[in-house]
Amino acid sequence: MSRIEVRGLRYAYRGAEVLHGVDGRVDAGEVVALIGPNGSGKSTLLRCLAGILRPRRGEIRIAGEPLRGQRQARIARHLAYVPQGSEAAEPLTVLESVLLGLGRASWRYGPADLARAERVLARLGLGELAQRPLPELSGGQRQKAALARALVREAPFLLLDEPTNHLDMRHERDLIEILTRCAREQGQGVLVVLHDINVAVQLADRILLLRDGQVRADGPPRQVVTATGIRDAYGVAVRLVERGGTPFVAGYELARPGG
Ligand SMILES: Nc1ncnc2c1ncn2[C@@H]1O[C@H](COP(=O)(O)OP(=O)(O)OP(=O)(O)O)[C@@H](O)[C@H]1O
Repeated sequence: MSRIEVRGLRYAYRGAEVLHGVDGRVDAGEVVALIGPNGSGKSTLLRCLAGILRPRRGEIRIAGEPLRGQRQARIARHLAYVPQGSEAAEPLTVLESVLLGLGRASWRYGPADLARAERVLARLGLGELAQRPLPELSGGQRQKAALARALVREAPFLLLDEPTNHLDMRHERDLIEILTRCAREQGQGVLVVLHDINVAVQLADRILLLRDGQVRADGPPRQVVTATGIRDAYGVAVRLVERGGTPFVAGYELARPGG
């Protein structure tokens, strides 16, 4: 089966280790949410998987092949990576930016390329914005444009770092639906960094909880999202409610001044 597999991954920035032996996997056709407190190593893990950072130890395999030593162009055939803050506004139209996502060596695009880009834009509800320059878009629209640029590649795996950052509730819901379809209909494996646990439980087949550079939990949402698990990882006492077997965070306890 096509999957991304990680074993014993260690990564250090200038000698300071921030990933301390991470194990995990993402299978084709599943959505895995990567959650964890600020600074726990989520983005670092994604950058290692995307081949941008070279881990000091451990192994990453994509579809059985070790990632180490592979050229970026070859890695890009396996996966599309959308970094945090990648909605930065380049002087391109939305359509040009999406075409760029196809990774062609030149700016020559055929009718099939255009049709593919337009299909993705329509899927994301960006059709009307195709000719608009990126700098003129809102933060949320730019975020969706960055996603369109990744989706157009139709790579087997998608790595998305906080793609819901600027999205309002409707666009957040749309994103959940789009990524679910990527997994169910296109068979893509999706690894998505999220801060909102309620988005994670609605979207993910599995949740990987990282804390201090180590995997603290890996399993279906109902197994990972427990009051104890969240308190241990985030140091916050949460109230959970259950709907249809899925746990949702209903709020957290606040320290009351003088209370
Ligand atoms: N370029 C860098 N140089 C040095 N240290 C870094 C660098 N990038 C990240 N770090 C450190 O590595 C650790 C993990 O950071 P990382 O960005 O992977 O965490 P994260 O879980 O994605 O955080 P957040 O939720 O805040 O985005 C942090 O302690 C961070 O300060």
